[in-house]
Amino acid sequence: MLQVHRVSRRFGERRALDDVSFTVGGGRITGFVGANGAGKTTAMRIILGVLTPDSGTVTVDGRPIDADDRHAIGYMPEERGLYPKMKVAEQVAYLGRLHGMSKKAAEDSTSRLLDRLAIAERANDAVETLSLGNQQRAQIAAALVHEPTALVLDEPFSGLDPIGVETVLSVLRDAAAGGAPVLFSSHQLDVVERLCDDLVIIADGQVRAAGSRDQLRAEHGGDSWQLSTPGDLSWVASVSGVTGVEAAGDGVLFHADASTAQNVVRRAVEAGPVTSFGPQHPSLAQIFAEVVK
Ligand SMILES: Nc1ncnc2c1ncn2[C@@H]1O[C@H](COP(=O)(O)OP(=O)(O)OP(=O)(O)O)[C@@H](O)[C@H]1O
Repeated sequence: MLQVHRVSRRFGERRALDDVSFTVGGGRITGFVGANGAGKTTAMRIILGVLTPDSGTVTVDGRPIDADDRHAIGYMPEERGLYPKMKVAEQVAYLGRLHGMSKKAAEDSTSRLLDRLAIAERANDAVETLSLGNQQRAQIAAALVHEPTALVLDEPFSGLDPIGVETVLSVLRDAAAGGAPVLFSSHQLDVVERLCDDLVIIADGQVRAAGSRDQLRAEHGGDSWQLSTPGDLSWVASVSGVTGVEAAGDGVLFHADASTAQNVVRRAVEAGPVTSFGPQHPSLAQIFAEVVK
């Protein structure tokens, strides 16, 4: 488990991080979401020790993170670090060796990853000859080659086509399934929503919401409900306490407190069969808009 505890960092007058705390649980994928300049890269650099915080701590399993822990993290920095002229496989294996792997282990891990990331046929090509999306896949291989104990990835999905997103996603899921804490930043809220177990939403250097995806969706659901019946539902808008009625599929969405919603369902059941009813959970984009405003 990686834990960022009360971390603050200024650059001159600008407060990039202000008392930021969050946890990246072992075996869980945590999405780090925020607008440009919100502080994601700064937080990741502090975890990796590339930057020092003005105050606050980073811990691993409850003790202060040290150089060995950091060495074992798979890090994909914002500034991508592969040598453009070097061959993909050579470079990935070289990075594995820098992490102390034997030649054979580094080469085996490289070929496994290039295979998984569907760039094996480019293994002997120079990085600069790959498309941006394939260079991105090579970057993922570089971050994972040494079988890291934790992953910290700055925008790993940027520049990937939908197949690339799925491919990288499944590699990250496997890493998490092996018990590693996985933290990644992204602007692609739909990807984050699908991939993450947990979320940290940051704005202006402050954590605005954090927790499991399901918990955040439940907390920010407000009092929205979805009701579907084969019959007419135009009466719902006239029920006292019901607001914001909109048509949705073969039913309606509406706002109401829980007891009013129960009254609506009772009335719907009296009028005929109800095909579905339940709380309407907001999308991550809606939660994001709500917490950063
Ligand atoms: N080395 C630096 N010197 C001065 N200001 C910096 C430095 N690094 C970051 N900042 C400032 O700190 C704030 C947070 O930046 P950071 O790069 O952490 O945001 P981010 O959430 O990663 O943004 P993006 O999504 O655009 O990558 C920004 O206002 C940025 O301009």
